[in-house]
Amino acid sequence: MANIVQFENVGLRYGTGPETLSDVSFTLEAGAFYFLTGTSGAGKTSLLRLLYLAQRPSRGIIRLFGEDAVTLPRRRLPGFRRRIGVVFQDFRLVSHLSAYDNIALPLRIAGVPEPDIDTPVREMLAWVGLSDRIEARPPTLSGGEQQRVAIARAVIGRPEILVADEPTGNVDPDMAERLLHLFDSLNRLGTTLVVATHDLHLISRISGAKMMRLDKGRLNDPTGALRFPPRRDET
Ligand SMILES: Nc1ncnc2c1ncn2[C@@H]1O[C@H](COP(=O)(O)OP(=O)(O)OP(=O)(O)O)[C@@H](O)[C@H]1O
Repeated sequence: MANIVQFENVGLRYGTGPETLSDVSFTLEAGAFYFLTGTSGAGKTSLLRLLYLAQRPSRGIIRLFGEDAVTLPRRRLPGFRRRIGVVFQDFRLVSHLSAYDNIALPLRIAGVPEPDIDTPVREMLAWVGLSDRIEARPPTLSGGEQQRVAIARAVIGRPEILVADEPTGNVDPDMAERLLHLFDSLNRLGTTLVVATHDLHLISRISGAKMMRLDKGRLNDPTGALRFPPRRDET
């Protein structure tokens, strides 16, 4: 399968401080499932922000979908970002909008006509098990329910890559299992998954997933295995 993401000697420095990420090089294969681990402050969120184009690197090469993402003209950013769904660590739901309207938001922003929005939003709500909470606003939802709205919002535009930052950080083990099941089912449909987590149990539950470990801003990849991850059916 083709490489969907390529980082080459990427460095990231905030302001005049030391480098947060140094010489980060890896490739991600389309359709694979990756976990990103590392201690707190190792740079996981920073790496994900580079990946979903919220941040430009200080140096190095980033190629996304076969194109140079670092020099991408500003006008092309929205089109690229639509191909990447993001589940943020803190959900970032719009608190005055219902679950339904939060999930519909990406389609509305993309200019999808209103009659074409209802069916996919209801399908998403059913998929994440929230059909009975359509009108609920985020502050009235539990952490796990908010997380599921955030996942539905991230995937409703059928992104090629789904990035999730500590998606199980605020939920109990049963909910973590359920969220993982959603990610796994998406991956089986062909979406490339990149999930940052501290949860080693979670990692062990996805057979064939690849692990990337950050240590003080450097990617620990002594075997080079990340460059050639086996396909799911080879593991
Ligand atoms: N916007 C910023 N400005 C300055 N420094 C930052 C910024 N964002 C992150 N950092 C610093 O970069 C380092 C890595 O942070 P990052 O959030 O990427 O780590 P992390 O591995 O995701 O941590 P955690 O597991 O605690 O979420 C930290 O030292 C952090 O203080």
